[in-house]
Amino acid sequence: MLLKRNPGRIFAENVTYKLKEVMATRPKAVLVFSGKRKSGKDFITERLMERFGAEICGIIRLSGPLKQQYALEKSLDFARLLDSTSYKEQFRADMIRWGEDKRNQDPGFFCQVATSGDEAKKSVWIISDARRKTDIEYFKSNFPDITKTIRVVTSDSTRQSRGFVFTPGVDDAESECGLDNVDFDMEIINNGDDAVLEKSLQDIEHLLVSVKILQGER
Ligand SMILES: Nc1ncnc2c1ncn2[C@@H]1O[C@H](COP(=O)(O)OP(=O)(O)OP(=O)(O)O)[C@@H](O)[C@H]1O
Repeated sequence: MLLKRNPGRIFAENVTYKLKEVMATRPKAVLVFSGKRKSGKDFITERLMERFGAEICGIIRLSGPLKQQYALEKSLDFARLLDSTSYKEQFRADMIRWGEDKRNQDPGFFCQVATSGDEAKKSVWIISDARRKTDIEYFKSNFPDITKTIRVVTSDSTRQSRGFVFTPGVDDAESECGLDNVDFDMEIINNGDDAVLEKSLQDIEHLLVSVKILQGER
C-alpha cells in the first residue's frame, strides 16, 4: 500500500522494507590490502575487480575521503583541493594536522567515512590502501570473521623500475612504515612474474568460493 509522500519519511511499505534491507547489508568479505609505494596495490586490486566483477566487488580507498571531509568541514572548494593548481598548497599543512587530529580523536574515522558510499553496498570490499595498524584494527574489530589482510610484497628494484624513488619524510613516515612488522593473512609477491601473481589471485578466488560469494570454480 502506498502512503502519502512526505519529505524525509518513507512513503511506501515495500520501500520501508527495502531500505531496512539496504541499511542492514554488511559485506560478506573484506579484503584489506597494504603495501609500499609502487608495490602494485592499485594494479592488483583493479585486476581482482575485473576478475570478480563490479557488481560483486567495490574498491574502497581509505585515502579518498580526507580531502572531501576537510573541504566539507572548512567550507572549501573540494574540486580545487584535488586539482594541480596552487589552491591546495595554502591548506596542505593545515589539512595534514586536521587529519591527524581526526585520527587521534577517532582512529576509525576515515575508515568509517570511506565505507559509507555506494561501493560499500557491494558484497566484497576491496580496501586498497591500509597504511596504519588502526586501519587493520578497524576492519578486524567491525568485521571479525570476514576480514582478510593481504600484503603486496615487491622488491625495491622492481618498485624502482616502476618509478619509485626513496623520499625522506614520505618513505620513512608512519603512513609508509606503520605496517612493516605486522602479520598478514596472506602475501602476494608482485615482482612482475605473471604466473606467481595468478596463483595468488586464484587463492583469493578460492577464499571467496569458500565463503559462498562465488559459486564453484570459474
Ligand atoms: N604485476 C605487474 N605487472 C605489470 N605492471 C605492474 C604490476 N604491478 C604494478 N605494475 C605497474 O607499476 C606501477 C605502480 O603500480 P601501482 O600504482 O598499482 O602501485 P601502488 O602500490 O598502488 O602505488 P602507490 O602506493 O604509489 O599508489 C603502475 O604503473 C602499475 O601498472
